[in-house]
Amino acid sequence: MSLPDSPIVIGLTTVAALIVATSLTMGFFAKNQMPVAGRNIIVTGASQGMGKAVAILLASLGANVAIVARDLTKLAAAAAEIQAVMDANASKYPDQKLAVISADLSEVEGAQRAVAEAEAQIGETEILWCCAGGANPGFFRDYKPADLEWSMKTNYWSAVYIAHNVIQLMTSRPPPTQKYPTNGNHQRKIIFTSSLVAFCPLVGYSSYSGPKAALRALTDTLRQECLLYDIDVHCCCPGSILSPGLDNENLTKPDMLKEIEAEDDTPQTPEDVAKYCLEELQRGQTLPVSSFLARAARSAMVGPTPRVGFLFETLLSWACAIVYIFVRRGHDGIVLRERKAKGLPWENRQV
Ligand SMILES: NC(=O)C1=CN([C@@H]2O[C@H](COP(=O)(O)OP(=O)(O)OC[C@H]3O[C@@H](n4cnc5c(N)ncnc54)[C@H](OP(=O)(O)O)[C@@H]3O)[C@@H](O)[C@H]2O)C=CC1
Ligand SMILES: CCCCCCCCCCCCCCCC(=O)[C@@H](N)CO
Repeated sequence: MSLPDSPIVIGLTTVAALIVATSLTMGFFAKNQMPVAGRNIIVTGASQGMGKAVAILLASLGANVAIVARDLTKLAAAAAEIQAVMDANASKYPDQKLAVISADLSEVEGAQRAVAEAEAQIGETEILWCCAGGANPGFFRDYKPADLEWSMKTNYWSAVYIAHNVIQLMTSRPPPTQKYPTNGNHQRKIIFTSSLVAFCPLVGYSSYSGPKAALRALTDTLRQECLLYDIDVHCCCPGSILSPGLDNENLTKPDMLKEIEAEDDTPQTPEDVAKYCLEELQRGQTLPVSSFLARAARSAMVGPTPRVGFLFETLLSWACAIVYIFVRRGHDGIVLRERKAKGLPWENRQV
């Protein structure tokens, strides 16, 4: 019996290959794909919430950071916190730089000026992490066109204009040297911030789910195109974040949406979201999440997007296909209960 024909050898080889493939995709042997010490990083929406937590985390790890938002007072307060972290680091990272930039990123000019000012102060951009965004929950029929436009500008254009500018600049410069020899490639990154909403329908987020899903779709396309330039593209998709933005949106949030969101009994601090998203980025995850719920929702929606941990993510997606039958019934039930209680709009003359 020749070797390749032996069922035992074939069996053992298959098992060994599966273990190696799983280990590789689980990231057991993977290098850190996002070292940040000494890197120049622009963080948008960094005056509060997740963006501020991201900027503080990156500063604590030795990055040069440019923070961007509109309101100068909030920016100054965030800058003081980040500077304190950099001062505490001074012996380890003596040359750390911080730039503070006020710009409206939903305008092309604001986005371009923000990048120019950031680069003048901290150097050529190596990583752009877009966190600026926000939700104005409500009902589609009740929004004014301007409300829908606000969400598109705040969530989509505020990320797309600046990413476009940064990619044009990155690709007009010589390819990066291997400044970080342990890291192989992965020198430059664009990171968007979407939401669990991009994976799962949630009544009340009709103005928000579109732009957030658009960012996620853009990430898939841009990730592929940016293979040309050796730039990595990612999109973070966290669940609820205990931020000033969440407090604010809760003021106008429909009760039905509050009820559904209460199922996520683990809303996270901005610090935890920043930490877990960075860990996923370091493993090379294209759509980083920060909680198990968001991970489950991602697994069910991921399609052709590359995933680290192929085996587990795929098994999880099968489980979710079943779980979703009940989750969707539950959520639709909450909406139908409201309809039963209030009647159709023309019956109670709401229009
Ligand atoms: N909070 C949550 O439950 C969740 C949030 N997300 C997403 O995560 C990101 C962070 O959320 P969160 O921590 O709640 O953020 P916050 O709403 O608390 O803060 C938003 C930040 O973005 C800035 N920003 C908003 N619009 C612009 C603009 N046009 N130009 C420049 N800066 C702008 C704000 O500053 P200023 O207003 O001064 O410009 C602020 O710094 C957002 O993209 C959000 O959609 C995802 C999942 C859940
Ligand atoms: C099998 C998978 C089941 C999934 C069930 C989902 C249950 C609901 C959880 C809702 C979490 C809210 C997400 C982000 C909200 C957001 O982005 C805004 N707050 C932005 O500010």
